[in-house]
Amino acid sequence: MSNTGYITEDTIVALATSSGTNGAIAVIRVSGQNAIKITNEIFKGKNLLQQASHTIHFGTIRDGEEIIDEVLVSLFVAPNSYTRENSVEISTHNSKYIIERVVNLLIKKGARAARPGEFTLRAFLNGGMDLSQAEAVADLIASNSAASHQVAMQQMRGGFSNQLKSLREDLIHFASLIELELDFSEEDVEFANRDQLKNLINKIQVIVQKLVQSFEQGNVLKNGVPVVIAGKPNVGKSTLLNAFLNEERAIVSDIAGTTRDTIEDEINIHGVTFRFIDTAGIRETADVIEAKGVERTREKMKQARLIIYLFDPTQDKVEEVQAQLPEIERLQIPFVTIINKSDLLSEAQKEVYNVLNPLYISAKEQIGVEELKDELINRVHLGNLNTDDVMVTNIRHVEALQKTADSLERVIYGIDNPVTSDFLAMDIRQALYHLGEITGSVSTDDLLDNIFSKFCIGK
Ligand SMILES: Nc1nc2c(c(=O)[nH]1)N(C=O)[C@@H](CNc1ccc(C(=O)N[C@@H](CCC(=O)O)C(=O)O)cc1)CN2
Ligand SMILES: Nc1nc2c(ncn2[C@@H]2O[C@H](COP(=O)(O)OP(=O)(O)OP(=O)(O)O)[C@@H](O)[C@H]2O)c(=O)[nH]1
Repeated sequence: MSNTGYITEDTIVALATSSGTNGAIAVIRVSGQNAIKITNEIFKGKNLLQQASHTIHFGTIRDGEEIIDEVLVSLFVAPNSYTRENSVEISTHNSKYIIERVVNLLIKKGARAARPGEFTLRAFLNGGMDLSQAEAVADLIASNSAASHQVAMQQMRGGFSNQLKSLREDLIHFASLIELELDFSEEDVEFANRDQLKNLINKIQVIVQKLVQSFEQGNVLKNGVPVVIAGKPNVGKSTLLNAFLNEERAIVSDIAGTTRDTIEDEINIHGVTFRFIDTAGIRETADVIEAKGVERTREKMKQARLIIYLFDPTQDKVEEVQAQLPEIERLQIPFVTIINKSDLLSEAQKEVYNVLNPLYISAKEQIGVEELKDELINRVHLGNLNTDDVMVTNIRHVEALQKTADSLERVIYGIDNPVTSDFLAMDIRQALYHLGEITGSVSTDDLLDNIFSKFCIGK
């Protein structure tokens, strides 16, 4: 429960901008007690130790007499910085050589290389933000659609934390009243009004449940809607995927430190990311009716929130399509029935398939693809995103919320049954503990390591 593993007296340095070759300017970030002092030792210009916070200064970085670069230095004096520590940003010309020289100079003068996420970790440890806000910073960097951007921004701005904070405060109030009763246990007094406590807990339960329920949608918004394109060999699955991808390739970031491990094919439809689950396994055993392939296919498909099921009318007559439907229905995942290769059908031939109520498309000729996209959006029931709605997007947070709910349930049970105050107090403390896990008022080094090691260096 301590953060003793972290030495925050160190002054840390890292390149904050992308290390690629593009871009004219690079920003080197320095943070810690001695950030300004150390920078001042290699900077020739105004004396940085005498300048006000949030000022910018022109000068040169020197190694002895040698000029390494002409730079701009931005000053942030503690506690008025991102990390809440003294911070400096040195804007150099974007040359690998210059960056290396400047960083090495700073290290020679006493700074050390920052670990991934260490600047944001410090912002958290120094009270600049809570843990869920710090996690949102990583989500924001990884965001690649209007929806994922919006939920991350909302969480970074503290919407989620604010709700929890006031809940915790109310609960703490009751916990202390009940603990007070323990001191007077001889006298059989009740400082904590049980009806009021029950009311409060019911109120909290409603909010906690709403947050838990928001995860399904929040997760989809953050990570994209998992979709499988399925169907027999040669129905046109790859062609359809390409038709999607060619048009609206999602902005896919593979910046190290984003929370995502693998990048899959993604498309952005009306601001929502659809993530196509790799169906390589399904392709091999494409016929879901085929007994051998069914289990594997099912496993793979279970990850999907939506299945786009393609039929090829030149392969399958309407009866054959109908015969396949029960197997898909058995998966209990919403699916869209698609008759592909409609360019090969006459109007009369099409009509035969109307009983299936399908969407007719031609992946190859890009006919009906827009309508399919609209259908996908309708099917995932995202509704209109409300910026004010707090949304949980993090599995760690849902788990903590569920544990909170369990503890609160025990408190209610304790009020309604002859349970002594000390047990009641314990369950309330337990609920407080789990709420605290989310905001980081309760945290372990392992948890922090786990969260921040996924960030990029320089963040
Ligand atoms: N150059 C640069 N750009 C950046 C950051 C940064 O640290 N440096 N950020 C982060 O990585 C983000 C912005 N976040 C920041 C948050 C607070 C403060 C800051 O100086 N806060 C002071 C002063 C506030 C004020 O003047 O109103 C404070 O809160 O006291 C700076 C950046 C995105 N862009
Ligand atoms: N006429 C026509 N041909 C199409 C259409 N869509 C796909 N095809 C053709 O159908 C063949 C198979 O398409 P693919 O996209 O490779 O089919 P698939 O389902 O991915 O096939 P597998 O990877 O073997 O499972 C190709 O020759 C495509 O050009 C379409 O809408 N109209």
